[in-house]
Amino acid sequence: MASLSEDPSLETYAPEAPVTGLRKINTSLQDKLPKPYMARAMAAVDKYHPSGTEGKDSKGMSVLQQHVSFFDRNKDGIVYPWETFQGCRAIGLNLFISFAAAILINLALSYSTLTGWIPSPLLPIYVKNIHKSKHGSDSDTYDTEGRFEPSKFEEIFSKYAITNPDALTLDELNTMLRSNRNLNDFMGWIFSLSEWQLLYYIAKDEQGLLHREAVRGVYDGSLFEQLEKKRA
Ligand code: HEM
Ligand SMILES: [Ca+2]
Repeated sequence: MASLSEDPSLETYAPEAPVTGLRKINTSLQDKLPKPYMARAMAAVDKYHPSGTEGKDSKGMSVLQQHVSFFDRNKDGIVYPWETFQGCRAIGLNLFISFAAAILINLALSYSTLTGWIPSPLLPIYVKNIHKSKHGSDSDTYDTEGRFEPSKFEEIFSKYAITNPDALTLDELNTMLRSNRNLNDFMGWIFSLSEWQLLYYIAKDEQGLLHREAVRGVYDGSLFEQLEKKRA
């Protein structure tokens, strides 16, 4: 492993921790993207899109809120299970998967987004509080407040996209999921697995590759909008 610089404090590889050599960090992201360490509140930026998705109106929402807002079909700030279902249908998922996704997602996420402590049988997900639904064992690309962390997004590819620098094979995706697991975080493992498998299912290309652009697009929800347009 070549040394990054004469200064060992800038090294990203520790010989005694071989995993740091296997899973690489992009050490020059700042050459292509200003302030890559700074989480962006409203734009899913990367080195190819330093201003985020062209033409996308954030409507003042965080990147995580934009991800979820696609499913708020009537834009009243609440995602009910039937809206999750309609959103899933709109991006081309079949009846069975859409039904299962609607029940499971709203069951899993509703409660933590409510303002009070009484659960609602209608399983509403409040877009305003969606950051409270964050779980562990994820990529950390959304920060705790629902912003988008460009350096974390970049790590998905610098660490795991070995065969093609801007896409993940199914094997590489599974390696990432295994690697992201936090200790004993069984719920987080299941959530992450479901999110990424679903993404792979809707966005892989003919060769089975999950492209960087599809992944970036899922974060700000623009992928969902594209899939809906393509079907219409
Ligand atoms: C086809 C539909 C969907 C797909 C493919 C999908 C995919 C994803 C992916 C890939 C992530 C990023 C996880 C990571 O960074 O490791 C994510 C995060 C998240 N999604 Fe979705 N999602 C979908 C629908 C929804 C819906 C309907 C909601 C709620 C209404 C939702 C709420 C969230 C939340 C709260 C997070 C943040 C979780 C975290 O990273 O801790 N998603 N989703
Ligand atoms: Ca709604």
